[in-house]
Amino acid sequence: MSRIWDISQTLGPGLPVWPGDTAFAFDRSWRMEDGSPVNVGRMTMSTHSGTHGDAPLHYAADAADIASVSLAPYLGECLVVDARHARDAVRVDDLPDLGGAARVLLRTFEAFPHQAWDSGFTAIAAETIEWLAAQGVVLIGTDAPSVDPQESKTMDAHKAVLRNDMRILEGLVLDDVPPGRYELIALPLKIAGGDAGLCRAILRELPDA
Ligand SMILES: Nc1ccccc1C(=O)C[C@H](N)C(=O)O
Ligand SMILES: [Zn+2]
Ligand SMILES: [Zn+2]
Repeated sequence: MSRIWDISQTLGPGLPVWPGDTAFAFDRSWRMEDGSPVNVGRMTMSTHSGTHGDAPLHYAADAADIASVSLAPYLGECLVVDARHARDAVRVDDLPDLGGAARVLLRTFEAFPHQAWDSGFTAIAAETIEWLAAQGVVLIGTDAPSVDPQESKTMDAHKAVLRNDMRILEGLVLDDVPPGRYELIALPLKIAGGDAGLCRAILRELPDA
């Protein structure tokens, strides 16, 4: 049985969310202890909380929602890169030879901030996105909550992703994943009109590993 790494955040009370965004909430609307034959929960959350995939609609008003995008970018071989040495943003010089990888996942946190929001996260420079696209990368993933800096108004990295029709995963948890090649499985929820989709993201050992 090939090894699996769960690279998803756990959704629960106190989940750190983008400043000012919707807090995560979960409760039970049907309870067995109240005589219901089943327990049924309900959730309130931002589309960009936890581990998620951005839809082009998030950064382009007339672009595809998450229910419309192809699933192909979210499934397949990927390269996990340790980019913890990067400073404010990941630059091309921070990256190793990609060996032709079509999906690149960047670890920027020393330890993923599960308990508190970290505004000082490492973004990805727009030039790096352009370089990755030129290398044939179709999906860029990061453990950061955004590919742009928190205070960005120009969204340069997201616009570079749009120009190159790439896909984005944000909020990955890569602390326990050694750099290297894996199979990525991270399918965003099919939300009509969704600007992002929550993912249960995993990595699976490649057969020839
Ligand atoms: N919740 C937000 C509210 C307002 C502005 C940004 C966010 C984000 O979460 C960033 C997003 N994940 C992004 O794709 O960059
Ligand atoms: Zn997002
Ligand atoms: Zn984003």
